[in-house]
Amino acid sequence: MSLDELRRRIDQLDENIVKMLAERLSIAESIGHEKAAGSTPPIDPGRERKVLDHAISIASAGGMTSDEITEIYRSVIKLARQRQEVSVAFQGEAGAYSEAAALDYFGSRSVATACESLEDVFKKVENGNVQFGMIPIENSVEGSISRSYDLMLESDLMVAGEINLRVNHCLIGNPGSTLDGIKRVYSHPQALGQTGHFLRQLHFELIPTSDTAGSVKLLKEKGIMNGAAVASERAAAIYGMKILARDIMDNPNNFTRFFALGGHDAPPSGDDKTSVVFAVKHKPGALYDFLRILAERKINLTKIESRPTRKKAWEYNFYLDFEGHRQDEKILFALPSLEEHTLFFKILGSYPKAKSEGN
Ligand SMILES: O=C(O)C(=O)C[C@]1(C(=O)O)C=C[C@@H](O)C=C1
Repeated sequence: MSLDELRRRIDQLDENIVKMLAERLSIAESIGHEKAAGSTPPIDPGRERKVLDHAISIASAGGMTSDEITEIYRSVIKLARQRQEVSVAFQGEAGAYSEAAALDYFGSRSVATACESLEDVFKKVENGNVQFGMIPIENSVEGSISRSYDLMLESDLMVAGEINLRVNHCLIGNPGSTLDGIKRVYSHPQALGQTGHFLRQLHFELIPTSDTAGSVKLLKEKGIMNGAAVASERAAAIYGMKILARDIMDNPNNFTRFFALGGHDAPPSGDDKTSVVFAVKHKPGALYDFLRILAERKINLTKIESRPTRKKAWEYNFYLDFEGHRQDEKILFALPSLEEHTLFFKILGSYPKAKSEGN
């Protein structure tokens, strides 16, 4: 076949592919309406796994690799998710990193509601005002967000998903301001911490606030010309502000991990994690005994974190993430023995592992 003929063939195929993709997306939209009517969670990782496996099995017969079809289907499913409207609450103002995480995870069609505090995010989901809450859990440079952990302990909400987001901080000021004229910098303490080197070099006075994008909004509303905020490029665009410096993080590999919280956790997807919180008896080897069960059963621990119980001084709760779903046989059989070694034990949820270290 000549080049022209081959290209004509591609054009014909594309016509069919596009028509079929459009039809597939519109079916996903109808499924979204059905789910909303029945209060079913929009994202179904188990079904997504089956869809992908099905596509892989057909593709290999047609001479396509599993990697090739997986790349295409990840995009198709992501777009299908975006056709299904989800309501999600986040802490901060429009332009916050949590909002970006929510839109990335649930799709740009989802309705993201800004909340003043993390407590409000929990309340909105608990009261049924929104389907999900997107909360930051830990940052790869500054560590855990302790308030999120403390709130999860008290709440009945469950972890239904996780997403890692690359954090690219900018220094943002009012239009007309210059870097030389900046005296004070406003932002969330985590963001000030992640850009400490840059900020100290320029001898700015640091003003901690409750969120990054809210600081940009404050500068705008008050017309502050000698102040700047550490926030995302998106926050600068939303409020029509000027970027004075880009990529000001101490460590360019700056990621934040977020949890999507809902009324229940996610069904098994085949590649999951489980988060639990527990306390052990005050006796030698108590934590070791607990961890030994995981080691013996070859359950891979991905994170451990301790927080004061705040009931008694120097007593701690442990937060643990491990690979596997609580319904997977290996985990299901380990749970009673794990629980036996604790004073209290709570499953925060099982959810599909984030697809990447950060987007
Ligand atoms: O089957 C569904 O429940 C759908 O919503 C469709 C679909 C898909 O595109 O295949 C999209 C999102 C869900 O997470 C699972 C699958």
